[in-house]
Amino acid sequence: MERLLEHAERLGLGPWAGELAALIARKQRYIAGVDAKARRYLDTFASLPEGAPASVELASDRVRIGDPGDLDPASRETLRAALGDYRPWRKGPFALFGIELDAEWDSSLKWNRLREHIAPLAGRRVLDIGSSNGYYLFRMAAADPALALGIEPYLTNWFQFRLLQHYARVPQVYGLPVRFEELPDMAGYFDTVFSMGVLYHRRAPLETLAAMRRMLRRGGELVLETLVIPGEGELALCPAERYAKMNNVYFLPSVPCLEIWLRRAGFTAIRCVDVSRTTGAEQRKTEWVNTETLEDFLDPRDPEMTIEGYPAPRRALLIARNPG
Ligand SMILES: Nc1ncnc2c1ncn2[C@@H]1O[C@H](C[S@+](CC[C@H]([NH3+])C(=O)[O-])CC(=O)[O-])[C@@H](O)[C@H]1O
Repeated sequence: MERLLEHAERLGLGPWAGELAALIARKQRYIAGVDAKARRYLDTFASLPEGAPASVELASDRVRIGDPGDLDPASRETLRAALGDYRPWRKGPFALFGIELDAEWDSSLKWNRLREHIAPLAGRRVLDIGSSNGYYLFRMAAADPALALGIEPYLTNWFQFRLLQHYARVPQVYGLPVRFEELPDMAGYFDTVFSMGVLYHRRAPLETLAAMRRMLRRGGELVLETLVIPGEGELALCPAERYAKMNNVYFLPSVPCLEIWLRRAGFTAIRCVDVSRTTGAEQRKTEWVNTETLEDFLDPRDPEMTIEGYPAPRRALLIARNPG
């Protein structure tokens, strides 16, 4: 976290450095003091073995940090226990000093669906909202952005990121354990904003889209991925209680409805580049996941429906521009 402030000048964060410093100090106090799970995570972090990877490979589907030979066997076992303490691993896959972390989601599939469609990230300032353990931040870093900043409020995910970056030390990559709403108003700062898997968690999606647009410079790009419903009607589903057992899902639009939301939030050049049904190849249980997964969320008699009777998860990927 502090690294971001150390580099504030180079990163052009000057106008927001004070607010970011206050936010970071607040989060540090919270993590160290209030939250029992976070204190355990801190203890686990302190137990991590020393080690420096001889090489890091960010451009492959499995992000590889070091090789088995970079760490002695006893240290590898200590590391494996730490990784176990930080379960569930939702996003991946990673290989950390030869330990293969097959996460619940094979996130390479989404990255490969979008990579050809986005503006090249070289030299850009990128914000990833809901960055989880940073899988996409690491993949972005392979394209040499000026900055890849992830924000992820859920501490288990953020500690996973912290652990991975502790070893990977990718210079452009930073992560803060904060919600989007907590970030200072960094109007016009970012060249690309990623919002993947987050919009359906928002109660006021149009306002969230407008807030994302504010963060973009004129001509900047939004990469939006969210759950959608099938059909051409300009309609959105609002689940009565839960959707796929999640109690924090508010709106699932059709693709035409999502395009209208983007237009009404001020975006132009709106393109839907992919719609995919989520399958068991993309989201499944692995040894690093100690919770339910996709197959538990679907109707056992009809996999086209969720357990609540809604259309099964499908996700659309849209790209849009901030005209300024
Ligand atoms: N207000 C918020 N601000 C920032 N993050 C949030 C907020 N609310 C929830 N999150 C975080 O957004 C992430 C949503 S997962 C997508 C991960 C990745 N992007 C992916 O596309 O695989 C959902 C999925 O599995 O698709 C979680 O890590 C939340 O903690």
